[in-house]
Amino acid sequence: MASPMKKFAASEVVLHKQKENLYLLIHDKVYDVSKFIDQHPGGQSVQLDQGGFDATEAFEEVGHSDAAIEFMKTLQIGVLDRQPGDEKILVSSGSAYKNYTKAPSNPSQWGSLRFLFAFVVAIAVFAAWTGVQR
Ligand code: HEM
Repeated sequence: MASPMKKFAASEVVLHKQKENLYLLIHDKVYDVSKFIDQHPGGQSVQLDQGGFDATEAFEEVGHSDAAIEFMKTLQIGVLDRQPGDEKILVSSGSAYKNYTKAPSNPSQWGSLRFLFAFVVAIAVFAAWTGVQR
């Protein structure tokens, strides 16, 4: 049987919010991501933003793959020993990760780029056409 996981007080978890000493709290499980943060496909800042907070909502909203969820088991170092009033310590960190844009595959970005491209082509065609008329 697996050995019981270490129990962390919320007040201890929130102390680990520096890049080289970063704990993430997701679904009341504690993950040490200090060695992983440089390789995180979503970047460092979104994880750093969650240091000292409950990262559950952010993690879920981004929508991680089964592979990511399987991998994160290897980073778990313990569980949160929840006590009344912990919510006050682990207040939500806001929504910096919501500004994350998936570079070229973001459809809304391509939408506006396509519009710009069509606009430039239209001007070029118009300029060529008025040139032919002279
Ligand atoms: C132990 C915790 C975490 C692990 C192991 C992890 C792992 C991963 C992996 C493997 C990916 C690649 C895509 C996938 O397979 O889903 C990813 C993408 C991403 N992650 Fe995390 N992640 C963690 C926590 C977080 C947290 C707390 C945030 C905060 C919002 C976050 C934000 C993102 C973002 C924005 C992406 C990029 C999504 C995309 O471009 O499709 N991750 N993460």
